[in-house]
Amino acid sequence: MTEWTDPDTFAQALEQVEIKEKGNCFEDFEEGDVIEHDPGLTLTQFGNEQWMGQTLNHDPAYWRTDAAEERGFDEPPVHPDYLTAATLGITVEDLSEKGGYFLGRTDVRFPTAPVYTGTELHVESEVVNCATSSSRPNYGIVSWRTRGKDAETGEVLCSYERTNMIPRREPVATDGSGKRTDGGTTTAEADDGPDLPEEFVTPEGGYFEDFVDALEEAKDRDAAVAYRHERGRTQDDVTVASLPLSTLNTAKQHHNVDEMADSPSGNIVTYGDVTRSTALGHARSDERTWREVGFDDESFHTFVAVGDTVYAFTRVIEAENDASSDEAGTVTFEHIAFNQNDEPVYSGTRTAEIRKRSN
Ligand SMILES: C/C(=C\C(=O)SCCNC(=O)CCNC(=O)[C@H](O)C(C)(C)COP(=O)(O)OP(=O)(O)OC[C@H]1O[C@@H](n2cnc3c(N)ncnc32)[C@H](O)[C@@H]1OP(=O)(O)O)C(=O)O
Repeated sequence: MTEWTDPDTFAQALEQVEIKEKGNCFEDFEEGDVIEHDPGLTLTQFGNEQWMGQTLNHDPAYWRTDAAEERGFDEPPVHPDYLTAATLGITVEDLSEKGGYFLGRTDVRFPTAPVYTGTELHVESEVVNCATSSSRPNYGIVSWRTRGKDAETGEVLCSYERTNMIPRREPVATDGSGKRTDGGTTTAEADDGPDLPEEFVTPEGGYFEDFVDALEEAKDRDAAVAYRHERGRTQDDVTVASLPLSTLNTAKQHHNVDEMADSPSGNIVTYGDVTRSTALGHARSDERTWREVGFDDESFHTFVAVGDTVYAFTRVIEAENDASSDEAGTVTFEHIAFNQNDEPVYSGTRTAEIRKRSN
């Protein structure tokens, strides 16, 4: 009789059997395909608070009923970062579980806000672009438009376009040009040397007027409104493995040390949405956020792993008096997350309504 658990026998069996594969390769995606994602997730208070607590998003309006009501919410709502991460997490099994890199995302919007805990999320994605990678023969580059909906009403709660590198079943010849088509810079272009303004202006406080004043001070001078935030968050098992799994994100990059040992990072890496939410948490701790409006041009520049520390840098781009409430104005920021070696790991623009000083 076969002794299946005899180590030699078992090792040979493992060599000979087929693997029941998970996930899809580049060749499985075709522009126009619509994928209804099977996993669903109820946006719970526990999930929301766990996400916000671990990423240092401590805005009281998302934690305390009195602070929520004061900001015009019925109760503490689901945080937009948790909603975004959960919308993406649910898609990973179908879109990117095979591996590859989360490169970037744009047009992140929240058409129905606020969202309250207890809402069940149903997510669908449409393949909008499949491109050959000119630098990596083993990968293609796929973009999807994803919509996270209220499963009961069908209302879109979160929507965005995301781009990943996705492994090919068969490598293809590439032109090796490494030329980007998304407006980003290649390494060669970035090597021209720093081209920074002479002065940096820091807003005095976190109210809308402080950003307006700082932009006014920088105007007509060789100056930028830019500053760094003091807080940092070192990545641990909770942020790297637990948070993505809590959003049903099955990417092996975050929880399978064995598989990742031979990857470029050599280890499991932080979910892009954790890195980004942590940096945004640092930035929000230095401002009086009223509402989140949206995010564009998000890019993940390099890996973050257990032991790395995520810091944040902010540049203020513009401020407009218009907002959904008279109590706020609208500010556009560029946020850059960076690690303990001062390397950028994430960048993106964020539009948020920022509270005005009361008269
Ligand atoms: C969710 C989820 C997974 C995760 O969350 S993984 C964690 C978050 N993501 C990362 O940690 C990736 C960090 N990025 C990197 O390590 C490097 O960018 C990477 C992927 C190793 C590539 O770096 P390279 O310097 O080798 O290459 P390039 O910068 O030239 O880019 C390679 C090709 O990709 C194209 N590309 C880059 N960024 C974008 C973008 N934002 N949008 C569109 N395309 C982009 C670039 O143009 C290059 O194209 P080629 O045709 O020249 O190959 C999950 O599983 O979903």
